[in-house]
Amino acid sequence: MGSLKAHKLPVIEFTTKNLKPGTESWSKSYNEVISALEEYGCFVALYDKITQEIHSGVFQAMEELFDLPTHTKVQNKSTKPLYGYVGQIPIVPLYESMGIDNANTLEGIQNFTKVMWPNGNDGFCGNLLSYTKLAVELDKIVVQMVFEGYGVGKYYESHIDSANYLCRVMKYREPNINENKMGFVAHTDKNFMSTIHQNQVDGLEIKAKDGEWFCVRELSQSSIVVMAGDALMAWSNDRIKSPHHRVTMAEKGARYSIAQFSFMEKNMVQTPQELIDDDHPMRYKPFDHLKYLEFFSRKENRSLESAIRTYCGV
Ligand SMILES: O=C(O)CCC(=O)C(=O)O
Ligand SMILES: [Fe+2]
Repeated sequence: MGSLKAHKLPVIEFTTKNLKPGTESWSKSYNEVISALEEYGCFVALYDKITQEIHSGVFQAMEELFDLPTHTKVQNKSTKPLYGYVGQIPIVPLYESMGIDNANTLEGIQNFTKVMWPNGNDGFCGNLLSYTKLAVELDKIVVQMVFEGYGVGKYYESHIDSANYLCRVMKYREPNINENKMGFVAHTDKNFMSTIHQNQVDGLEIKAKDGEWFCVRELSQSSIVVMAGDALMAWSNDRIKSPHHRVTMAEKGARYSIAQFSFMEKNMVQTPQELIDDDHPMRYKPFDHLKYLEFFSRKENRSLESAIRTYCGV
């Protein structure tokens, strides 16, 4: 009987030791990052700056937030497509989430907090911000490694200058007996890169290249799953594929997770010339990232096999 490969996401350490651009350990890390992204579209980063205190603080803040009445939570709205409250949806009854634009800045968090707690909530702001700032920091390090690893580091600054971060805080309640365990449907992320951090309840599942689904386990309090979105897939000219993933609630207790998604809001997303050659002909036209999100947000485009290929594939 043929045995299936047991999949496990690569774990890559990000500590003060290996984070100096130009050093040998930096280039060793970017090679690991690129091979993990090319193999799975994601990996587990062990980021030692996420301490036990930061980890507990962020999930304590999220419990307080989700305990607010629904009529308050639905006030989380945005002019940008898919940036606001999501919940009470019959096909994903376990799932509820809110979007916080610019959550890695005090102003972004305060704008959101004012809507949820008109008299303010400094504890919530502080707890969330200590996590979101670090996750964005990690996102930028990984993006720099990807750019340098592909030999196009010269585009990194303008890329980062164009980036905006949407944070989504999520709660998946435990299913009742006999209720379906599906927490969130299979999808690819529409942004450039995502960072995902969870409480102690596992549930994130990834589809490997061979079609097998596997659950991401053994995450520590300093673990962040770093995942490629459709925009990175297009930018890399399909070297990196945005992985299909979903959430299944097979464990006891509620799962809380916090994700940050980077969107290129100033410049068009464009594959560097250096990544286009005879072996890798151009596969995607340059595109406006928020317009792509708007395209995906329309009902008729929600179930496309690959929204990004339909939108700007060559
Ligand atoms: O909760 C998670 O771990 C994943 C959430 C997710 O895939 C998303 O929000 O795009
Ligand atoms: Fe996702």
